[in-house]
Amino acid sequence: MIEVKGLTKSFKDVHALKGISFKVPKGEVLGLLGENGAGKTTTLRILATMLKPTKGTAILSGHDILKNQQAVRREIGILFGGESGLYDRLTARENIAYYAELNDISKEEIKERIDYLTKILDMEEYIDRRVGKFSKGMKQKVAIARSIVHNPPIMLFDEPTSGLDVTAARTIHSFIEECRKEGKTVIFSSHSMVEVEKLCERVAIIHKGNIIEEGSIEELKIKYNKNLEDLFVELVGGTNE
Ligand SMILES: Nc1ncnc2c1ncn2[C@@H]1O[C@H](COP(=O)(O)OP(=O)(O)OP(=O)(O)O)[C@@H](O)[C@H]1O
Repeated sequence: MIEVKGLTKSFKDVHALKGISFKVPKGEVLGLLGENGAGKTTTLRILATMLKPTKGTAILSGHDILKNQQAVRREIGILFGGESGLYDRLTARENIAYYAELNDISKEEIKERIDYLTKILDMEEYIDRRVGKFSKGMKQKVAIARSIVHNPPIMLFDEPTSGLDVTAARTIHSFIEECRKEGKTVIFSSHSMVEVEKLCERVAIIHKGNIIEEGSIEELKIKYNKNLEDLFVELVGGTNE
């Protein structure tokens, strides 16, 4: 369960978040939909304890992001788009193990988890090679493995398919689907309606630092009598002055 309570974030005079609140029940995949600069990354970085809010807080699996960062970190897996943040000079295995060690997992457990993840992500061929020369898709798989090595109940995805080709994007989609089947609580940010419709039941639409609409995709389509893309454009359009 994720409970976001009045999160505000200002960077000097830029008001990135203006007091957003929402809940994601256990086992749900919520799509956080918004244009460039709407506040998606800021929201997810705050939930991941990488950034402090100006005001407000969030509770993840009962832990407050302000009071118990270490406990929050153990509960979450993070997969952010763009740079994978892997160490080029380490092998794939070492990259994953390093992250697992930061999460206080025992050596035996790390070995077991990495063997398992190598198998399910089909990385046997390159798990012991340095990641420096890996393709984007290979790096993405290592990043996936790293994000779930500690088997967290909550996953945060920030535009995880940005810059990936169709095949690599599909790997990510199946991974998110897998997380859903396993009953993980997921927030997935995107500006792609197609992705969001494919993967989420419910969406929250964020615009200029406010949540302007929230609900199941089916409910929203009925309410606005439009498809997701058209209702999104209606909601965020016309307020761009
Ligand atoms: N470190 C920072 N310093 C100053 N302003 C920032 C910083 N990080 C984000 N912002 C600003 O906060 C606002 C929200 O940015 P954010 O990255 O959260 O949007 P986003 O919805 O993730 O956009 P995108 O889809 O382009 O990634 C933007 O106006 C952005 O310029």
